[in-house]
Amino acid sequence: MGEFRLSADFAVRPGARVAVIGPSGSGKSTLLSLVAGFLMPDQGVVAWDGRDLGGVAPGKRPVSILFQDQNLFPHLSVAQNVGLGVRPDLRLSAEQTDRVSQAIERVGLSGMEDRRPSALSGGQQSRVALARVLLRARPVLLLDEPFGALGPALKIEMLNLLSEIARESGATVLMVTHDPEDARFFAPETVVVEGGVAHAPTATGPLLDDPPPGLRAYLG
Ligand SMILES: Nc1ncnc2c1ncn2[C@@H]1O[C@H](COP(=O)(O)OP(=O)(O)OP(=O)(O)O)[C@@H](O)[C@H]1O
Repeated sequence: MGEFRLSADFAVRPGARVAVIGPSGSGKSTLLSLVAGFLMPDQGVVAWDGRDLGGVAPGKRPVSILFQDQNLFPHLSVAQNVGLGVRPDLRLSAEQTDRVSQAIERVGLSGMEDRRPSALSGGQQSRVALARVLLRARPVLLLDEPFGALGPALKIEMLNLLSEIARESGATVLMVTHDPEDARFFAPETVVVEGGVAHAPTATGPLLDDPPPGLRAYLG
């Protein structure tokens, strides 16, 4: 079995919104896993705010993660799933319970607090996941094809909501996507992962208008 290697040497500005694009198997999820701490680099460091995160466990990193499956717990209500963003044991104070309600209202799910995820549409489930991310309030938000299962109109709606939440919280966002239009819509900058390299972020519009050969082949 061949060994997969990925190299990366770049910095992202705090508050930046960055798309991560590249062919299947190129290492996009690997890049996110390195930032999240699920994988450790063989060489070099992953740093945030000047601090090497090498010794910091995933749960203690300044990072929230949203995957396509949204990580919702089927046996918990909307309010409980969102509450996990505040306290994993769900022992919430009155003030914390208020914050959960506010986050649910912010993503447009008021009145659905007691429903289970299975009683929600795909878009509504995405909203629950976003509300939880909102409450976690970590400075870095990693998204791996978060809205890949949604139709085009719904996806734009969720990207808009994500943009607003990122702007309000000042979060730095890295979003893996297979859809170049997502990158154009959401992210002023894009990281291309290709040929074993995660390239430094460049301006999304010009990149997609005139892609380098490796990316051109992928975009078709
Ligand atoms: N657990 C693993 N063990 C061994 N190899 C792995 C493992 N996970 C991923 N890989 C390999 O690492 C490489 C990069 O995978 P990665 O998931 O980062 O790609 P990706 O760009 O996110 O792909 P996709 O767009 O298909 O999700 C691939 O060649 C993959 O086969």
